[in-house]
Amino acid sequence: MHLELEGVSYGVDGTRILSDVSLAVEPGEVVTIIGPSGAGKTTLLRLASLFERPTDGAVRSDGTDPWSLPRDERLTLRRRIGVVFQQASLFATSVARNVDAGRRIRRPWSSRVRDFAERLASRWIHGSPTVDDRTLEALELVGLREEWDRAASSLSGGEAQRVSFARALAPRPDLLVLDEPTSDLDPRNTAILERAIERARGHDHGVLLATHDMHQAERISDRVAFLLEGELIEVGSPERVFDTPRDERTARFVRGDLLYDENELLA
Ligand SMILES: Nc1ncnc2c1ncn2[C@@H]1O[C@H](COP(=O)(O)OP(=O)(O)OP(=O)(O)O)[C@@H](O)[C@H]1O
Repeated sequence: MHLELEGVSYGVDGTRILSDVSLAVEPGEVVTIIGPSGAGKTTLLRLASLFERPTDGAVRSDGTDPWSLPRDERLTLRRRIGVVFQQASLFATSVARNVDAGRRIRRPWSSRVRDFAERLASRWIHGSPTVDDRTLEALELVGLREEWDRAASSLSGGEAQRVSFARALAPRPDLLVLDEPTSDLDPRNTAILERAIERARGHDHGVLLATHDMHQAERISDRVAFLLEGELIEVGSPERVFDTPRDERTARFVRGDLLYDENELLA
């Protein structure tokens, strides 16, 4: 899927959160949004994953404006996007059922009913729950294959975050949208998720993510976009943006200088 934001602005109750943002994500490309807290990163991701409609400008998915389509066609497009937002919200069931949920939602009702019947039958025959290969494969990618039968409520914060990631990966979406996917993870688990992102990219999925971790942005991105107060200040390769930023505000952000003092930044 080729996703493009074209001159997108977004406001709530008269307050502008994003102004004239243009950004594209190609298949097989990792684009990372960096910027101080409150810059509008999550809002941008919500627009890219078709949860919010731009106030101005357009979002295009393979050239089509999803907001010009009937609701079910837009939902079909949205299902091609795997989303992980900051708070991992898992259902009170097993790890595997949580990962399955990401795939079930993308299938018609008839197939979901058949699935349910098969699961019941299998439980009756084998006397224990079963799990399918696609679910195990997604769990393997986040290093939780062995935990498939555990109750999601017993997971640590970091494990829950990895299960959310597996849930987004399991349907093999065309585009992954990730909001600080490794914020609760230790270095080892961060590496596991970064490898999974790398694999998704290798399968020609586009990845759009927001992170506060500059080293991560440097490691995994094809392009980095610096967002400040709802405006995209510059976009380029990580080397370009981090080593030779074109805008003084980017340079100051990258150096870690007084990022949160708006007057200082805008002076
Ligand atoms: N629904 C809303 N109503 C009013 N203001 C909102 C709404 N959503 C976001 N905002 C405001 O818009 C600004 C951008 O928020 P957003 O969550 O997109 O920033 P962010 O860059 O993701 O921040 P962080 O890095 O802290 O997660 C903030 O000032 C926020 O308070």
